Amino acid sequence: MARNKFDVDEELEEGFNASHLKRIFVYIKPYQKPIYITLFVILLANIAQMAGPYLTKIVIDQTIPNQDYTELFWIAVIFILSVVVTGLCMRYRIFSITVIGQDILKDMRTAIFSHLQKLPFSYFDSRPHGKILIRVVNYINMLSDLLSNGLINLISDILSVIVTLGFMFAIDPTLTLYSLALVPVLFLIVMIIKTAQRKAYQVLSNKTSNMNAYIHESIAGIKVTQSFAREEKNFEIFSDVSDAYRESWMKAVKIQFLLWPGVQNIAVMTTCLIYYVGIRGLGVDVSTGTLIAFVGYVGNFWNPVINIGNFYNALITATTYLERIFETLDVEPDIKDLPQAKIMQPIKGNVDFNQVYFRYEKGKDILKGTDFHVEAGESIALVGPTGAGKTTVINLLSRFYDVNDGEILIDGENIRDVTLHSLRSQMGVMLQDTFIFSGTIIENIRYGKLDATEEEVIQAAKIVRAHDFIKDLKDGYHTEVKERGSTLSAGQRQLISFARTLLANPRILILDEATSSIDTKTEVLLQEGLEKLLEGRTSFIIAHRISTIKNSSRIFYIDNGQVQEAGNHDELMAQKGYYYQLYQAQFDLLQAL
Ligand SMILES: Nc1ncnc2c1ncn2[C@@H]1O[C@H](COP(=O)(O)OP(=O)(O)OP(=O)(O)O)[C@@H](O)[C@H]1O
Repeated sequence: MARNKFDVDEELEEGFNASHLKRIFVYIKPYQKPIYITLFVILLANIAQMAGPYLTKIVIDQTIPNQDYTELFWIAVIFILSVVVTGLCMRYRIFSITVIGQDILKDMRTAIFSHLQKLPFSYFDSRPHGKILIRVVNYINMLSDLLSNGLINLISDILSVIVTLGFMFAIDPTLTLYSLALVPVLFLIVMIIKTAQRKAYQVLSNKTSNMNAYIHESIAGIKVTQSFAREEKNFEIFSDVSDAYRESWMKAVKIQFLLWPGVQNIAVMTTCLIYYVGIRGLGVDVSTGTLIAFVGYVGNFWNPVINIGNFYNALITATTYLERIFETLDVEPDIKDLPQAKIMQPIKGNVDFNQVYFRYEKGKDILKGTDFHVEAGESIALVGPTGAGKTTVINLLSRFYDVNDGEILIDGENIRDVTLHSLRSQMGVMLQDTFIFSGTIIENIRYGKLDATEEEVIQAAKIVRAHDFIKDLKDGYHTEVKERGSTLSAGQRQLISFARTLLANPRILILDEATSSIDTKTEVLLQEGLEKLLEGRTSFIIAHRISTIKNSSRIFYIDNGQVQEAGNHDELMAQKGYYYQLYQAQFDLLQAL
């Protein structure tokens, strides 16, 4: 997957096609019943509305010349009734359309959100998160009008056109044909601007996405920005991104608004044509009542036609958002259960990496035939230079990525052959960038084991020595923390996520720089608690501090995509190889301080 940046337009893998429209119906289908009821109400409103011009015609051509006051009274009553029915129906229609539209949008939003939860790390690596966010929030909202008013209005407008035409044909078929004379001109206008409009909206959606990505990145990196006093430069970048958005917006709107005056003019021209035909009598002999009724009907006819034109316009615009939404929904999670995947049995903890090759990007192998065997219950420390591939090893073990070649076995079972859930639910992974969610501390610790009791939470916190600082907080375990834990120190955040990892009672524990921000005194206490807990469990620990890993059963020195040295601390020290040099370097540094 090609990487994308905030100022690079995303290329569409597959453009819009008719099947996208069909797919919208998947979301509409569950709401068939309320839609049919609404349509029936709309039909009722149309018929009631259409009665107006027809009653006017009767009054002018028949009731007034005959001076029939009883008929006039009843026509007035029917007229008032038709207005009341129309009003009530319209009210129902607005309410019901809004509810149906919002329900459909909610379903789409939920579908895209739950799909995103299943996508692998590689999907999130490949684009700015702001560009993902915009699909779930903004693009779905952009469909709001189309799905709430647009779709039902379309059907209602089509019904309205049919009912109006029915009334018109019933009164005078020839005059009706004159009224339709300019419809082809409308189609022509719509067709001409269609392609330009679609392209303009595709550009607009890209520029919106770029701007969103930059805002998202800027907020996430605000502390770095301010500490480097880079606000001005960022402002310049934002101005450029924002200008590009503004330009694309102006262009798209200019094209879109070409349609409206065109349609308005055609409607006026049709009314003129009706008067002209009526006065000149071009092949038709129309009474004054018919002429007045027709002018009313022409209004009733062109309003929905204009709406249909606008719907088409909105549809073209919406397609640019739909193609992005469906593109996201169509991303196949490449890390997923095989059809014949088995349930991973309770893990004992034997781990094998057999000639594992892996790369994040083509042509740049990170692991080049990594090969090792770990016995159940061993604690393994991974050391090596920055960027050597230590995190990559544990990412592969948790199957966040799949190996390109070779295999990884746990208790002799290839991890590709078991279900992700049964595998990951038995592993406790604490990643380098600890993440704290907004909510209370207890909710954060319980994140991976929702049914854990308060006692279990406290027990886990005690083992990692987090209990002492948590109990001193204002509301103890029920203290609210902000997203990313900005009200906590880095060490406190690590202790909370440590407790979260332990609470899940994993069979294999993976700690990536889990104690890097914790003071050495707390770390020593934490190690004591951990040692008991780790008895009989396999663990992988990545740490740069030698004191953290010294007591591991074995230490793997990883470099150049392979395990270069393996053994316990004493063995490796005696070997006087890479690990020895690393130890000496840290020792010398400490001496120098
Ligand atoms: N998501 C990614 N996409 C592309 N390349 C990546 C990705 N993650 C890591 N890399 C690259 O893979 C290599 C190994 O990274 P890894 O994080 O495994 O190193 P590490 O040994 O854990 O380093 P450190 O000690 O700094 O944490 C690095 O060169 C890094 O640039």
